[in-house]
Amino acid sequence: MNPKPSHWPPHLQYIQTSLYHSSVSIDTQLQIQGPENPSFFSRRYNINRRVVIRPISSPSHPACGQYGLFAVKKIPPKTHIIDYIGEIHCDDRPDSDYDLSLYRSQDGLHVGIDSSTMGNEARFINDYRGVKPKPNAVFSDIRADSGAMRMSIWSSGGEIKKGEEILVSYGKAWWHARNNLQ
Ligand SMILES: C[S@@+](CC[C@H](N)C(=O)[O-])C[C@H]1O[C@@H](n2cnc3c(N)ncnc32)[C@H](O)[C@@H]1O
Repeated sequence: MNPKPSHWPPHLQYIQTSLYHSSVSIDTQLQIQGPENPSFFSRRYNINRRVVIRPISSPSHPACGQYGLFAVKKIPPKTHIIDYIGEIHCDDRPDSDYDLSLYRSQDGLHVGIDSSTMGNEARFINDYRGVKPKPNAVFSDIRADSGAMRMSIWSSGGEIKKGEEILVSYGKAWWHARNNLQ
């Protein structure tokens, strides 16, 4: 069995590559993989040595009692930290707090990456609101050199210090949707 990152919760599946849900057609899979990469599944990620999952116990942290992702060592500005992987799907996941949009086609097809039940360390990245004045990392949806679509997380313009929590902005729309569900 593959080793899991420390503090990985036992009820979640730790995966090293994104998996396709049955709602993703073969045509869409090819669009996501890119024309020259028939082996999307072969891109495997090892445990990420730049970051560590830690339980959050500070009562002033809005995600106290949950987990967060922290830098193990200094991360320079504008540096790739980790790719966000999970279940790639085309069905609606309105109740998932772990669902990112990967791709939207002109004819309305929506492809997401959901890590609510399976994923890697990136699923533990919290939003900066209530923690720090601004995020120190950003999401970036790019096509890798292989042609495959990826959702990556990069450090922003400043260095992330050893021990600092990695924090992104989920965006106003994410918080708006979540607050409207409550
Ligand atoms: C993608 S998960 C982040 C990882 C999560 N803390 C965990 O342990 O699984 C998103 C969830 O984390 C929590 N969260 C993240 N950032 C937050 C913030 N700034 N304020 C309050 N809750 C936050 C919310 O419960 C949200 O639904």
